[in-house]
Formats: sequence, C-alpha cells, structure tokens
Amino acid sequence: MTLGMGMAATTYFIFLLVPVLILWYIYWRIKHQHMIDLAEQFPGPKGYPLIGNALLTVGSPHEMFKTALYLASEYHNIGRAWLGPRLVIGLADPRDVEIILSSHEHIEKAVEYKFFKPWFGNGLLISSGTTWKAHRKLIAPTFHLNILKGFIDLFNANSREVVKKLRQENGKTFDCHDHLSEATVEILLETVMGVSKKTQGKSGYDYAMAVMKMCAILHIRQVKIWLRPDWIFKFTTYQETQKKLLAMIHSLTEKVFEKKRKAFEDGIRGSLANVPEDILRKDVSVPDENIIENPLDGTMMFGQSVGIKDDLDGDVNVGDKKRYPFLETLIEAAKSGTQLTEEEVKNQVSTIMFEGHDTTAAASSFFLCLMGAHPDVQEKVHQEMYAIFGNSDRPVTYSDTLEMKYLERCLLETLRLYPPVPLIARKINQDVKLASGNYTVPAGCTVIIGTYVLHRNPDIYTNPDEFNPDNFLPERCIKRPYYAFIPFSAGPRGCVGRKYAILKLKVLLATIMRNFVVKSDASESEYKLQADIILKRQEGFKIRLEPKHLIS
Ligand code: HEM
Repeated sequence: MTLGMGMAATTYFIFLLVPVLILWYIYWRIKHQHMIDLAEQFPGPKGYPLIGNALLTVGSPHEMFKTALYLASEYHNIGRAWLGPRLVIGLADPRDVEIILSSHEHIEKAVEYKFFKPWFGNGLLISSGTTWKAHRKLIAPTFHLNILKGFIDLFNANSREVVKKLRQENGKTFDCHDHLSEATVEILLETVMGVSKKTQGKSGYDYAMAVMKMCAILHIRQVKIWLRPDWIFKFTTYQETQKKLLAMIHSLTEKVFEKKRKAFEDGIRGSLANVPEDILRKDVSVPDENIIENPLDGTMMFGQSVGIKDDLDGDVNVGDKKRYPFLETLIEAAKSGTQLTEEEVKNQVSTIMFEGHDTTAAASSFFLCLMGAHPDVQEKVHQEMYAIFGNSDRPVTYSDTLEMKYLERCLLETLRLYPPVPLIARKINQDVKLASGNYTVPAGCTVIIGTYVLHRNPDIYTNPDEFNPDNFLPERCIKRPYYAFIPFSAGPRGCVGRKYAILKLKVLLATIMRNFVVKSDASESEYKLQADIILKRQEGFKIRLEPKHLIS
C-alpha cells in the first residue's frame, strides 16, 4: 500500500516536471533567440535539448583533454559547444585572440572563475571592474624589473637548495614536479612575500599539494555542470574536502600577512629570509640597474612579443618613490586605508601564492622532461652554461641571465608546447565581430582561448608538435603574429608575474643544468596530458638525474 502510494507520488511528480521543463525550455529559447541565432553560425558538435553538449565533459581529465583536442582539429580553431544553457565559443586563431585579449572591454573573467571566490575573494585573477583596475595599478609596479633584480640572491640560494635535494635522487627515477613545486612555493614566500620560508611551519610541499587538490575540485566543478549549483555541491564529499584544504591554504596566508605586517610596523624593510654569505651581493640597493633589458634581441621580452606592451613594460614611473616589493606595498596601502583593506591584502596573497607557484612548477617540470627527451638540445644548453660559467660554481647574476639565449629559447619552446595555463576564459558582454571569418560572438557567452591549440597551429609553426627551440630565433619570432604565442596571456589582463617567472626560471633551471644531466625514458608522444586548471602530465614528471662532470 505504502509502496503503491510512493510510486504514485513519483509518477505524479514526473508528470508535473516534464511540462515545467518543456515550458522553461521554450521560455529560455525565446529569451536567448539572438544568442542561439549567432551561435548557429559557428561550427560545433550536435547537442541534445537541455543538456546541449555536456556529455563531452564526461571522463577522466586526460580523456577530456583528448576530446578538446579532437574538437579543435575537427572544427579548425573555431567552434561552439553548449554546456546546458551556457554557450561556450572556443577560439584559437591569433587574429580573433587579439580582438579579445587586447581589448579593454572584454576583461571580465568568465563565470567559471567564480568557484575560486572562496579561495581568492576579490584577488587580482578573478576580480573585475574598478576593484580590478585599482588593484592592478597598485600591484603591477611591484613586479617592475628593478625590484625583481633585487631577488636574484634569493633565487640563487633557493636554487642551490633544490640541487641539494635533487642530489638525493641520484640515479633514481622520480617525479621532479614534487621538488619543483616545493621550491617555487618557498621562493615566492622569500621574494614577493618577503618572509622566511620557515614562516609556514611546514614544507612548501604540503602547501603545494593542498593547492593541487583544490585545483582538481575547482576544475571538476567547472566542467561537470551538474556540480555547479552550490545547493548540489554542498551535498557532495568535495565540499568537505574543499573546506579542509582552504583552511590549510588560508592559514599560510594568515601567517605570512601577520609576520610581514609586524615587521613592517617595526620598520623592517626587505625580505626576512637569510641569504648565505657566499651568495650575498654586497650592494643590493642598485642591483645591475644599468643593464638593458633586451634578452632576445628585441623580439621577445620576458616571454611576450615586443609588439605587445603592457603595464610591466617600459619605464613604470617609480621615480623617487619608495620601491617596495609586492607585500610591503600592499601593507603600506592598507595602512592608508584608501586603496584596499587588510582582507583584500590577504586575498591578493592567496592569489599570488597560487598563480605564482603551480604555473612555474609545471613550466620547470616540463622543461626538465624535455631536456631528458632531447639529449641533443640538452647538450647545447650544457655548452651554453659552460660558455657563461666555465667550471665555476659562482651564483648567477642578472647579466648572466641575459647571456642565456639558448636556454631561454628552450624555455619559450617549452611554454609553447606545454603552456601551463592551457585555457583562458572571458565573459563577453557585447556582441563581438571576429576577424577570421564571418562570425559574431554573442553577448552573454563564454569565450575560451585555447592556448595549447593556438601554439600548435600548423599555419604558424612548421612541424608544430616538434620541440624545436629555434622557433624562437629572433628572425622567426618577428615573422609571427604577436598573438600566436601567449603563454602569459596578453593585453590589459596579461600575467602580472611574467617577468618574475622568466627571471626565476632562468636562475633555477640554469643552476639545475649546471649540476646535472637529465635522462628520461619517455618520449613526448607518451605524455598523457590532463585537462586541468594548470597543464600536467597525468603519469607525473618522471626523470632521472646524473651528476654533471664539469668540463676541464
Ligand atoms: C610560467 C609561469 C606563469 C604562467 C605561464 C602564467 C600564466 C598566466 C596567464 C595565462 C594568466 C591569465 C589568466 C586568465 O586570464 O585567466 C595569468 C594571470 C596572472 N598571473 Fe600568471 N603565469 C605565470 C607565473 C606567474 C607568477 C610567477 C605570478 C606572481 C608571482 C603570476 C601572477 C598572475 C596574476 C596575479 C594574474 C592575474 C592578472 C590579472 O588578471 O590582472 N603569474 N598568468
């Protein structure tokens, strides 16, 4: 009897639900007719009513990555998909990419970034409007090259510590990403945050792991549309895990902020980290200031084409003003209370700790794997290191980094083939006419720029899947469209840590390459890449290291 009543109630409910869904669907179509019409112009897979192409997001991160690549090749750099009621337009033609990224109109992040909010609050990566503008204006000068040059000692000291740890792996096959993510967390703490890495009480590795797990949860929410609504998410185990991870991540933010605030109030300026005597340059107040920043003969400036200028380029007018690194500047601004609050400073700390570590950890891990997979290229890097340093184990100087032309080409080629941020997404608030064909992106949709696909466009790069550092010879760079290589994004919302990342990676990778020969059993075709917020190898970044015998 009870079972019969239960079944009747369920049948009744379904009878009611079906017409409600049909009515809602009709209403939704009428309301979004303009968007639907414009979407029809774009090629794309056939979808189902209500769910659209949401089934494409089923599968493991590696399977999703393969699906995305299949769609990109099928629809040749332009296409659309419906994730339920959300229209997503994928672009990978440099002409279209330029229209979106160079604009001051299309700077709002896509709704998919909102899942970062409990982590970053209104931090720079996800904020918008006047808050973003004001904070960007405050933060960009703290990544000015003259401030970054002052970090060279700390880059050296931490790179040497990485080498010490790597020596313990001698001859074994191991995942280099573990060591590199620990190191990048610690370097960030000691440079832009200006505190000792001991501040956190644990190793950078624990923090890095918590960040990786958080990213996995956020990514699941971005692609599995049924997990998007908060009222569903909170019934999943992900919610509980997210809470614990955020508690761990935010406790580091809190400690860093308190430590630095106290030091600032006590009148202490500069990093609280110790630099060993043998690395310390005597006069860090004028660190290599007169050296001209022009590392790739004027065709590529710290990972960006010279034709693209942003607020990190040229002479940011710091003049006589105090030049404080990132966290000191923000603490000072919070004290005046006009530009941002203490809570907002903490949001920026969380943002930079994420953006600044996982990206560079992925870039350096891919770099080492590629060295192992291409011994002929590695040999040339070793020769360059010998030409610069000979048999000396002296620390790297800023002018040395300008001499590392071949290593730089290898690094840029790594970022081309394996861009740590493989997708960039924007919310489009007004119709946008594209340049590559007769397409108009409708207002209200999400545009996804597929950096990974863009960087492997056969119309731009001959043998696009081949690792060839000569792709970054000045004469080749100059012939390419500016927006054909954008590992750091570009335009007003380009990466604020671009110059920091390139400088740090050069010191770190040069120090590793001076000490080791990298071996790898896996060829590139065996890499299982996974769709994630940051690009990774699903099987880990496995390499072996052999000590480098200095040439005599
Ligand atoms: C190889 C290393 C790096 C790569 C490939 C990279 C890439 C990117 C990309 C593609 C964006 C745009 C993201 C989007 O629009 O969704 C971005 C933004 C950003 N990056 Fe990086 N990044 C790197 C290192 C860093 C470092 C070291 C820092 C800080 C220390 C940093 C801080 C930021 C911030 C704060 C933003 C947001 C900027 C804004 O919206 O105004 N990044 N990065």
